[in-house]
Amino acid sequence: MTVPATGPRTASDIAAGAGLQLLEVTLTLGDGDTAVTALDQVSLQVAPGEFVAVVGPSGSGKSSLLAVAGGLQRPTSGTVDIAGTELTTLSDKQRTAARRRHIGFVFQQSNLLSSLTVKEQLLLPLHIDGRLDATARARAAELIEAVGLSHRAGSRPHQLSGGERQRAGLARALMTSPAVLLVDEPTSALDRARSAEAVRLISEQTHERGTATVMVTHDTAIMDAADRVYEMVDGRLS
Ligand SMILES: Nc1ncnc2c1ncn2[C@@H]1O[C@H](COP(=O)(O)OP(=O)(O)OP(=O)(O)O)[C@@H](O)[C@H]1O
Repeated sequence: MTVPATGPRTASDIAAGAGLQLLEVTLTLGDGDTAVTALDQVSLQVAPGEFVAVVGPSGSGKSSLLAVAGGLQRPTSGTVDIAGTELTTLSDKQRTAARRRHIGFVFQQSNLLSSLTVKEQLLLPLHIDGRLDATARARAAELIEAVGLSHRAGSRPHQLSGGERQRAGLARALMTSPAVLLVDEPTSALDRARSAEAVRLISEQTHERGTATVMVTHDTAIMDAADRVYEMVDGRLS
């Protein structure tokens, strides 16, 4: 497989604090009697090229962890550092810009737009930004090939299997060469063999492209593919 235009991240990126760092992050949701500590003093460091899995039951705080790590939600306390940028010090507008630049999300339901082909899904953000050039088209083709969907590049989501939709979602998330890749339960819509395949692909792409990847799941069977595995219970990571 070819190395992408941006290449894997280097030792100097790592020294510069690339990757993802959460330090003593607490997130309280709701207030008064109904307040819930969704994240309780969570610290987590993920280096470029490292694949971390977080396993926990429903309601343990996994989605909250991704929301905070991805700059979608501001923590109540603690810090979130992405590729050397401290998200909690940014304005909402700056945080959105940092998110678009540095973070790739792979959602549980692949969140593909029904009217667009696989290739168009990847190109849309660049089209909106007015940056749709030959380099972008070549990168989209390379990523579609990397996830094994070249023969489906012109297909729309309803023409794809669940596994193919997941792979299209992964390729789309990698389009911006994100420093951090956040993956929510990639296996829920898939059978065992396809789950293992989806996770293997995420692991492979993490190592090849140097993303700092966090995958949350309740499926303990897929943990073997991860470089490190944490357990989340009641908002605490161990
Ligand atoms: N907006 C909210 N207000 C109050 N409590 C909330 C809110 N959103 C989530 N919670 C609570 O925060 C805790 C963590 O929820 P979270 O969605 O992060 O868990 P999860 O591990 O992702 O669960 P699942 O696997 O079911 O998606 C749960 O107790 C949940 O009920």
